[in-house]
Amino acid sequence: MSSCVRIRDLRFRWPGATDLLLDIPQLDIAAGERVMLRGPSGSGKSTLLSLLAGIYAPQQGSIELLQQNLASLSARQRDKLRAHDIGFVFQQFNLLPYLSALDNVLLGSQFSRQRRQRIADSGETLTGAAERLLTELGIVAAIQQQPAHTLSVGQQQRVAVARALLGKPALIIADEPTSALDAERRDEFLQLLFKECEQQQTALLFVTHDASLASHFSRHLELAEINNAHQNHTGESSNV
Ligand SMILES: Nc1ncnc2c1ncn2[C@@H]1O[C@H](COP(=O)(O)OP(=O)(O)OP(=O)(O)O)[C@@H](O)[C@H]1O
Repeated sequence: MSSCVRIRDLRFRWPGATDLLLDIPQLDIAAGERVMLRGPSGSGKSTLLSLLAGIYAPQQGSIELLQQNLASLSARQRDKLRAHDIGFVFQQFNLLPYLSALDNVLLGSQFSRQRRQRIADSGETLTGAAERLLTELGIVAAIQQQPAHTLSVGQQQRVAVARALLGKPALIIADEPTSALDAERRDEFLQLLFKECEQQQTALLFVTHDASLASHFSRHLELAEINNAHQNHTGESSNV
């Protein structure tokens, strides 16, 4: 199976910090794989995601996304790769409150010609693809037209997922997107997210504090187990 993410000998410290935050000899995510990454608060999960997205650069080591070494790309090329091939779903869904749910999803493809091209290649229109994703995620037509700020948290979360998925990026990075949901709605949401990722062969890197989610994933990583950097917090291991 082809590689989506390949990290080798990554070392990162924040400017001014004395200690390394991350020292990761190896991390691979294959195309279409579903990986959960867990670690305590402050252990460096969000930092790792920012490195993967090419927002920061490690002091040592290599990060490849779709066989492209981020360090060998210009800032502009990294921005493009991110826009084309990574969809983000954050804890705060970053929807524009007065735009409709549908327009929020369409925004996801505005900055990427490749995403628009992939939709065209699959024989759909941009709006048609956005409407289909929203419908599959349980956002019916009437709600698709409502401004995002009038939607429930669970609905906003699904809109954020549709926006991330539109145009078939290779990787979805999800950072604690289920923290506001109760267990039942969380499981239902995960099943929808998995189904959509599987349909379009999108890999998923899902960051959470919640060890009980591990059984849903094809692979479960503890940051402390892949990170050799000395950590001050306890980094208690998973109890699953
Ligand atoms: N922009 C920054 N500049 C300097 N230090 C930072 C910056 N962002 C994060 N850090 C530090 O890096 C460490 C890891 O932070 P990070 O946000 O990656 O952890 P996390 O595992 O995602 O935590 P949480 O689960 O609480 O979101 C923390 O000690 C934090 O203070």
